[in-house]
Amino acid sequence: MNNVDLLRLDAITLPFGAVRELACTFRPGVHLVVGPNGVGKTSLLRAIAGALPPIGGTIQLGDGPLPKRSDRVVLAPGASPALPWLRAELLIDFVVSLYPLSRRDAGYGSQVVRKLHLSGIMEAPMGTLSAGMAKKVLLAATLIAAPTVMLFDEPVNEIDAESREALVSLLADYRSDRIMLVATHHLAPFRDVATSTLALG
Ligand SMILES: Nc1ncnc2c1ncn2[C@@H]1O[C@H](COP(=O)(O)OP(=O)(O)OP(=O)(O)O)[C@@H](O)[C@H]1O
Repeated sequence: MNNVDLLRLDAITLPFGAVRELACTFRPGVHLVVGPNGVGKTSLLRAIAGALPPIGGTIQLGDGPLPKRSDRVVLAPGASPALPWLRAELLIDFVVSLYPLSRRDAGYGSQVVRKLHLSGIMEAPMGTLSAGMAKKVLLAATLIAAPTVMLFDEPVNEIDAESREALVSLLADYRSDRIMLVATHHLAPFRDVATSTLALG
C-alpha cells in the first residue's frame, strides 16, 4: 500500500495523561477507538484534528507530518457547537466550504441530508433542534466534506436506529479511500463495517 493512504501515529503522548507513547497506523477503512470513560478517545481524535497538540510523538499523513490545520482532516465532535442561532443548512455549508478539494456534488449533499432524515430541519436554528437532530447535522457536514481523514466522536449517541443504519451505510461507501476513526462505546452498529478496533487503556 502507498504511504499516501496511511495515517501514522508514532509515540503519541497527549496532555492530561490519558494517552502515552501510542503508536499505530490506520489505512483506509473504519477504525473503532474504544475504551472506558476518560481513557483518551476524544483527546486522540482532537489531537489528529489539530485541536489538542500532542506533548510528544508525531502524526503523519502519507509522507509528511500532518499540519495543525489541515483540509485533509475533519472532526464530527460529540457535542454541537454553542451557536444556537445558526441555521442547520448554514452550518453544513460552512463546514463543507473548508474542504474545497474534496467537496462533493450538490446531489450527494441532498442525498446525505435525506438519508439522515434532516430534510425538514435544514432551515431551523441549531438551538431549536433535539440533541439527536443536532448530532446528525454535524455528521452530515462531516460526510459531505469527506476529506481523506474523517473523525467521528460518539456518532451514534442520541440518534435513532434508522439513522444509525444510514450512517453506517454512508461510512461503508467511503471504506476504500477514506481513513475513518470512530470513537464509541457502542460497537454493535459498526460490527459489519469495522476494519479494526483500537482499544485504549
Ligand atoms: N480540557 C481538559 N482539561 C483537563 N483535563 C482534560 C481536558 N480534556 C480532557 N481531559 C482529561 O483527559 C482525559 C481523557 O479525556 P477524554 O475526553 O479524551 O476521554 P474519553 O475516552 O473520550 O472519555 P468518554 O468515554 O467519557 O467520552 C480525562 O481524564 C479528562 O478528564
